Amino acid sequence: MTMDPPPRSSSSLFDVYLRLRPSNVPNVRFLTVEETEAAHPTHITIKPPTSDNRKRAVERFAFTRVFEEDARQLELLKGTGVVPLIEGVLGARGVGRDGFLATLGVTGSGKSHTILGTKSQRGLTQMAMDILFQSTGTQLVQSFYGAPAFSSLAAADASEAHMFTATAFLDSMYGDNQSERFPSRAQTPMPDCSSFIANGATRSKNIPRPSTLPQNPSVHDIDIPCDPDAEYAIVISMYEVYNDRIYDLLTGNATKKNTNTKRRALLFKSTEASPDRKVVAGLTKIICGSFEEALMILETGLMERKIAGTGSNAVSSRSHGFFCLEVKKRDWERKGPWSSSTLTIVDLAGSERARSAKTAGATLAEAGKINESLMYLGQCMQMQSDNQDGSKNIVPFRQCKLTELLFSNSYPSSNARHHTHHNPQKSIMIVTADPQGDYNATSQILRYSALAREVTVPRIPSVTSTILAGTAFRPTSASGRTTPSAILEELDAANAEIARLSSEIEVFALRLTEETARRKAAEQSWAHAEEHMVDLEAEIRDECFADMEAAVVQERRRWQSAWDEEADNNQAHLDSKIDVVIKATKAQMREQGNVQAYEGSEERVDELERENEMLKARLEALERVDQARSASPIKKMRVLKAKKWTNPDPEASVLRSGLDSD
Ligand SMILES: Nc1ncnc2c1ncn2[C@@H]1O[C@H](COP(=O)(O)OP(=O)(O)OP(=O)(O)O)[C@@H](O)[C@H]1O
Repeated sequence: MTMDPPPRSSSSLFDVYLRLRPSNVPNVRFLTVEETEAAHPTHITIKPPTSDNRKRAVERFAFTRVFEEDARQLELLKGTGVVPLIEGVLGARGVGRDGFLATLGVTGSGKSHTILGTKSQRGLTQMAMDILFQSTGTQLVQSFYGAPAFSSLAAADASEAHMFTATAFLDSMYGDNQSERFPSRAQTPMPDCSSFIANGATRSKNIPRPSTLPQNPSVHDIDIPCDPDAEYAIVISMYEVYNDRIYDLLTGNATKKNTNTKRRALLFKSTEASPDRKVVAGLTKIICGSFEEALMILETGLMERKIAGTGSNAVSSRSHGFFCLEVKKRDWERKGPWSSSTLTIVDLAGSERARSAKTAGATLAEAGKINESLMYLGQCMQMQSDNQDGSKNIVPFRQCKLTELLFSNSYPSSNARHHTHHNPQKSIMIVTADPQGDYNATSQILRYSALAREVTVPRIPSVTSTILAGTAFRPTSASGRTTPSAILEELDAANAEIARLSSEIEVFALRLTEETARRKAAEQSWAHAEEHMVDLEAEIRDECFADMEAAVVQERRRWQSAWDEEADNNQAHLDSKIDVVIKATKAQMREQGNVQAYEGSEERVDELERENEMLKARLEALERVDQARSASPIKKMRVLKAKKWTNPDPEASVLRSGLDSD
């Protein structure tokens, strides 16, 4: 039986390694590493640890390499291709290439141990950082604020990042010139670090001290060549995917007393400066000038990462942690544009079965989201490994943030117009497993992560031969009829057939179980997609409503201004008509010659006012006369009587007397 790990095809994204962890529970071991003539083992078999004899299917898996329980951290660094990954990022010969390193496994299987190490042992992250700083050495730019490279680095960043130097960031977070504690280049403070400033009471308590962090294993013997004509800058950023949202891990929350402040989720998107590649936009990025600075930044970010205890593992990672070591490079002399390659190291949250993890409430919801994202990751990886035989299945990586972050930049951008050259990313996945842990959870992870898989059922020894082996009975042939030996042969053949069929049934049963699990996963993802669609629909409705409202307001404004304009036009039209009428009337009057035409309206106004004044004066005079007459009733009576007597037409008489008094 041969089942070699398939060579890494161009469509394959990952080299997949398996690391076994030493067990501290004396359970039955269900996993066996196959012995090999080659330098390193590559195959394992797993067998269900059950007393039920009907379940005998053995699954065999192939990996790029298997590391057994006694493998040390340094062996893992050197044996998994992390060093070539760093070499690619440094780009000694031209353009660098992005590198990706992740750990995957059941909760408690040793992912964080591998990636981040322990109190006494460094993990792959610290070792990779040490190698990066050691290799760039004197070619590293100065990292203080105001250093010549700072503004060009900040300007060249395509991810709308908030960029700071490690000295300024650490001093504002922890105070007391923390950066002076270790070799650094300058302590020029940066003006705008106020958002990181911690509450004084908590400052010194949380200070990570590089000297207390593990120094082993040492990587001083690993020397990676750099581009001799380049100057380098190392920029660190950290984020986590928690409940399918991306959160910055360098916001300064690690030292703030009140850590309940609502965190702002970041977007994974194309930006103006990066139209062909999606980036996590708006991250805090720190330019580090030394390994010690980088260690302090890493510890600060880790403090921020959400950790919650669960039944499965006392300090279980409840989020997928991303640590990005960005290596920026430009021509030393010409100081041309910066190019950038990133080594992304991911500590995936552990898959677990909620029942066994004794989780509850929010933690149970977290576990649901973690399992869901890992299920999608499994689907993508499976599709990826199915594609190795040349099929062109579409990898469904847009189902959740985790797979989007891991896969979307591995495929050519659909935005061909802006496509710029990027070397394909090189990726390493380290699967961790406890050979005496949870069989079901481990086998599930191995099934979708292994490079190749085979299922066999060991043959049952023939029942009759077993029985007959212990007897002295020998069949004889006396008559021409069926002899006992012929019957026994037939029986043997029948038993062999039964054994073959039951093996097949078992393999089919296993496949059925897997297919059922896949169907359930697909149904779950369908339901999730439906929910997502409902949310999307609501969002689109809201957006449409807002757009509609804005359009109505705009239309109303437009209508109002049209209305006003129309009214103005009408008024102007009316005015011009009146002018025409006035002019026509004046002309007519001039022709008739009986009315004096006034050319200027002011003259006319003056004349009317004068006439008005004159009439007013006449009216006042009449009133005075009237008052004087009414003041003497006797005189009035006499006048009236006289008038009555002398003039039979009293009205004409009153009028004449009024005019006479004028
Ligand atoms: N190879 C190993 N050698 C010795 N101890 C190990 C090894 N792998 C893991 N351990 C120990 O097992 C415990 C759990 O490991 P770790 O926290 O790395 O698990 P994990 O897979 O990251 O879990 P989770 O997903 O819940 O975060 C730790 O105490 C760790 O030190």
